[in-house]
Amino acid sequence: MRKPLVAGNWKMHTDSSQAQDLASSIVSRVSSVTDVEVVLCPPFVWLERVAKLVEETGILVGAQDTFWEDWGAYTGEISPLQLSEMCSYVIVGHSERRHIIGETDEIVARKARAVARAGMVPILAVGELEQEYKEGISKEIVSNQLSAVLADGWDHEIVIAYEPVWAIGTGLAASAQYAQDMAAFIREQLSSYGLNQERVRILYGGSVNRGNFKEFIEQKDIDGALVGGASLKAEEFAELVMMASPAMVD
Ligand SMILES: O=C(CO)COP(=O)(O)O
Repeated sequence: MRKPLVAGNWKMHTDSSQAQDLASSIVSRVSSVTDVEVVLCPPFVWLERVAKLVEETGILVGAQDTFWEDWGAYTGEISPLQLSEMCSYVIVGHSERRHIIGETDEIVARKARAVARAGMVPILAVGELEQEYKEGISKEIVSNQLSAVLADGWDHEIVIAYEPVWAIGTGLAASAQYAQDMAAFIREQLSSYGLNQERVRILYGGSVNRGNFKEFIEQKDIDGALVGGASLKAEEFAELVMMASPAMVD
């Protein structure tokens, strides 16, 4: 069985004391839950602080991005090897990086490979824009985004986060049925690249909150969530973790 995973993407939020308070509050609420993998992805500058706070709690830390080279003259960039001292996961290909910063599929693929090479697990974010959704080409878009990373062969652990861009930060989550349909499609694609698709965890992301998460986590092919806004509220984030826990649902 795939272990559920609930990851909080804090994006560019929190000052140092907010980051400290948020992480401590999450630790006190969820460290007794052992059947859900909980991953906190704070901004780079608070990674070390959050990593210390969650030490020995079972909660893991992830970065929101990385550079693709290990070392060198790359002013302002952060190496996957530097991150690997404190992170277990790295988000790559988030839509805000694809569409605001202009990252291409090729860049995302390099980053994913660099994360795996450094011994961490990429959380590969994929998803279509609103216009693409309206045109009915969501599967084609997601298939291209997956292919860029996986088509040359992939033999590391990977997590896929399906985040339709139109659902991110809008309060308008996809329907659970639509998300399940896309997750099932992603699983099919994974198997076409020779991955043991039964093992790969697929998360849904986009306006997940305490009111809608239960429906998502009940879907056969959805193993958790990549949470933005609701991950900044310790109480709500902890509730999401509880909802994902098989022991607490039984
Ligand atoms: O982008 C997201 C997580 O990476 C989702 O953000 P929201 O949960 O705020 O919609």
